[in-house]
Amino acid sequence: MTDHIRSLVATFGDLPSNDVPEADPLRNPLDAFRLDVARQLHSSLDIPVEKAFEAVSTASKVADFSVAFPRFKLPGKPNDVAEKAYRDFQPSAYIAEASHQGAFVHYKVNHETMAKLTLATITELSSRGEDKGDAPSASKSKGSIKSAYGHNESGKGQRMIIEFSSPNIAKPFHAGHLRSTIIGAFLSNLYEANGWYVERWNYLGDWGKQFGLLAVGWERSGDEAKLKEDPIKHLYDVYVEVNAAAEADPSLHEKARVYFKGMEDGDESALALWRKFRDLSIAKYEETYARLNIHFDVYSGESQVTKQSISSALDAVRDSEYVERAENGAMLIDLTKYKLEKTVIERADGTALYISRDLAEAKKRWNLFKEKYGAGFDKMIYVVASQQDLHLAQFFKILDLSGFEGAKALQHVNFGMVLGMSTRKGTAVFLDKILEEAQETMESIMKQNEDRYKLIEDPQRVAYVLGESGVKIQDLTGKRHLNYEFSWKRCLSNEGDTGVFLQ
Ligand SMILES: NC(=[NH2+])NCCC[C@H](N)C(=O)O
Repeated sequence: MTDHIRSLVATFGDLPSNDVPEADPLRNPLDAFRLDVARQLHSSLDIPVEKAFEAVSTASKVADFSVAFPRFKLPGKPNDVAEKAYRDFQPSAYIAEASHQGAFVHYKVNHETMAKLTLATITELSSRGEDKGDAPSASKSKGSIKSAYGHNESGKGQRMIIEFSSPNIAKPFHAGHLRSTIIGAFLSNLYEANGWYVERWNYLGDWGKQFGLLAVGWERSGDEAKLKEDPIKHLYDVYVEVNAAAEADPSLHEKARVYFKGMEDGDESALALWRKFRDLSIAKYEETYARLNIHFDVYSGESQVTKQSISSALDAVRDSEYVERAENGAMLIDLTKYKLEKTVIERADGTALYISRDLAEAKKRWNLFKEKYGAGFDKMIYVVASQQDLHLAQFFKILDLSGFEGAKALQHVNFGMVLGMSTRKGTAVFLDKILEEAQETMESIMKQNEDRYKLIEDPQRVAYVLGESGVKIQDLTGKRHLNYEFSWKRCLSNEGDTGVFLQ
């Protein structure tokens, strides 16, 4: 199978791969380059190849690889050892040059060899994966990488849920949702490429008093045609209108309360309207996610958490030593011992809260996996903005204190804020508008060179792909936990570490 790569590698020079069990140059081209460095260190300093291989770091800031010599604990000063390794270095088909700096030697790869080997490996492994039909788990999901290149089976047999994006119906899809979407999709692909079974869940903000208000607003300014055309935008407009109106006329809030009560009590006509809003919004979201090559396996949401499941989740902590009753009858849990403050988990009137829904939903997902696969998930990741750090830490802790078996499998992946993201025309952000704007702006940049523009076969498609990549890559470039300033210029520039440059 890999004969082709084997003989290609041989034309560049033999590698001591048998001495390093974890190196796999026939699947991972980078290993071939690290092995060459290891081979050279072995002959210069007589270090075992395996140890030398481990020391070749790919996290170098100044070159492709760096080796820190103090770690070998060889006789003599590390600087002198490094210098000897540097002096003995011979440029090869793999490593083009080396430089010496204190106790370090830095190495740069031969780009031609890197390109040849990488492309050959991709071709080889993908054709192999396809004709045996065994590209790990890629077949299952629409959006994932078809080739077996970059896949391994280290996570085989492990199952996870990853919850991400999770926008709120009738409110804008803000930059935080975009970031959650991008990071969540990235992590899903990564786990899948490592052999995990991954379910992508979207937990919509689709329940609560605001849906009562939305229904009141719908009576005032709802428009069927507009709803069909762009449900997310129209529901938002209706919501903004009714909120403003309710400022002046508080009786609208009372109406909203009554309406939502009807929904909670299962009044079918109230639910029918809500269901229509939800279904149309999901359909529109799916379209937009598809533009980003992202799909979800499950659209859950706050509405999908039943009253019974909430009360049984609360029953599990009711008698705990951490629980307190407020004067008005609300139930609180005191997590100050864990530096997680106190929080209300049940209102005085018994109605559910964001946190109690999360408690019940986590258990529901666990039980669902048990039913389907005979065991709960091995991991469940929540990709949610750092503003909700406390919330997530609280509900994880409550689940843990209540003896929930899955508590250890929960993980919060947080992220900093995206500042200043807006379309050029307005302030409210809609994901589809951002993507359209990325495409349009990209196309106008392309048009600046008319002769070249004419040569492109499908310029709109190209602008679309470049725009999308720009948005995604700008997001992934910054450190995850830091805030960053959204910039159209950086997003669509073809210089530096940008999506356009990458494409
Ligand atoms: N399980 C969760 N609480 N996930 C996060 C949901 C995010 C929420 N819909 C928001 O927009 O703020």
